[in-house]
Amino acid sequence: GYYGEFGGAYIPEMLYPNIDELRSEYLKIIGDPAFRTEFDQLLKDYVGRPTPLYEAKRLSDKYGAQIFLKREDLCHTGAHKVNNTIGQILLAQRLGKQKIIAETGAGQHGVATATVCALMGMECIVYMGKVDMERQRPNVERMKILGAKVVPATSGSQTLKDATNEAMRHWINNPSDTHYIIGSVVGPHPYPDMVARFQSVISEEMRIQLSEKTGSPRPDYIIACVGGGSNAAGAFYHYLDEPDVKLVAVEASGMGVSSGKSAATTKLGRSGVLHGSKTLLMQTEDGQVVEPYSISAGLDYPGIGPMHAHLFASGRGIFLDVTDEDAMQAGIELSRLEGIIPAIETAHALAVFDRLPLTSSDVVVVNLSGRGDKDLDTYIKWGKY
Ligand SMILES: CC/C=C(/N=C/c1c(COP(=O)(O)O)cnc(C)c1O)C(=O)O
Repeated sequence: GYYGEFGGAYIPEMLYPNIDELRSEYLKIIGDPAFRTEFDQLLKDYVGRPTPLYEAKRLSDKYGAQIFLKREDLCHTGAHKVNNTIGQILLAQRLGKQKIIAETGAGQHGVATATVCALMGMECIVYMGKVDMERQRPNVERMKILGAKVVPATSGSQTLKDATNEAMRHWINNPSDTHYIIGSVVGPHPYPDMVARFQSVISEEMRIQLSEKTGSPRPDYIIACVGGGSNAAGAFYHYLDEPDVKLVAVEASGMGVSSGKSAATTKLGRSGVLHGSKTLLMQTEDGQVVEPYSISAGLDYPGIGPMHAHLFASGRGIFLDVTDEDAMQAGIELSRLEGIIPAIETAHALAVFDRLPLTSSDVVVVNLSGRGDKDLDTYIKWGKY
């Protein structure tokens, strides 16, 4: 379970039985034809896949390239997160688990988890930082309407990292009947690989759609925002070994990389262990986690998935970072040019076109990870529109 020097499973001994069971079972379960049939059927009939690959003509005209948007915002629940929660709830059933826990920051993963728990009639507890509960209020209420219990995480910065800590603590105390649905390509092996595999349906569809629309399955650039990195992992997955396809990962620099209020992990972080995985994380001299900051809850995370730490360290990925201000401007620009209000996380990926050497023949795919409904309060507070 390694990506170069990154990955692995650095976990408390009490979690070992659960992680060991997952590690030894997950590939068998995911590879079982009956699992595949049920997974594909739910993605089609319940999530609404395949999601469109939409050619954004006015955005393309503005930036002088052929820009396509992979519409994960049109998945049921409004973001890519449900691709992963469908996979993990089917897996949890096959492991005989009755209860589900999850962490959430933007609330999209929390809603996606509450959704599949309602679908399957399973108990659902979601841990969410108190700060995030305020800035993603609509998703808190959606989780409750869907029947989940939302537990405020009040430790640390009361954001995603703290929700993850508290969900892990719950799991340690309830190992046998509970499955922890981690919402990104983070955590101990096999989670980063498992989540990437579930999200890889994104690039599986992209290959087919690009062939139909451009005559080639390969774009010149794929751009995706990165919090833990699951939407990027899904968009990059079937192109990792195609060096002609440039993989652009966009992190949140918040108030600026050197402002002290940032979440640009590949710039500010260094190697360490976070949430059970060896990766890059923002830490003090003595290895304590540095509080991150981003206007977007889903990117407000001091770490990054080990896959992306490796893409960064190996030079395979192009890692850019975008401030709050530039992200918000890009969100408004997409709304005005294409009539799509994106999630603020997604808006970060839409703010880098003029930082790439694009030519008119370049084919660019932006992974539109989520819709902006959950962020209306933040757009309103920001107000520059
Ligand atoms: C799992 C914690 C992250 C959450 N969301 C992250 C997120 C992200 C960043 O997460 P990754 O794709 O895993 O990097 C991008 N786009 C949208 C719409 C998001 O909601 C959440 O709780 O909903």
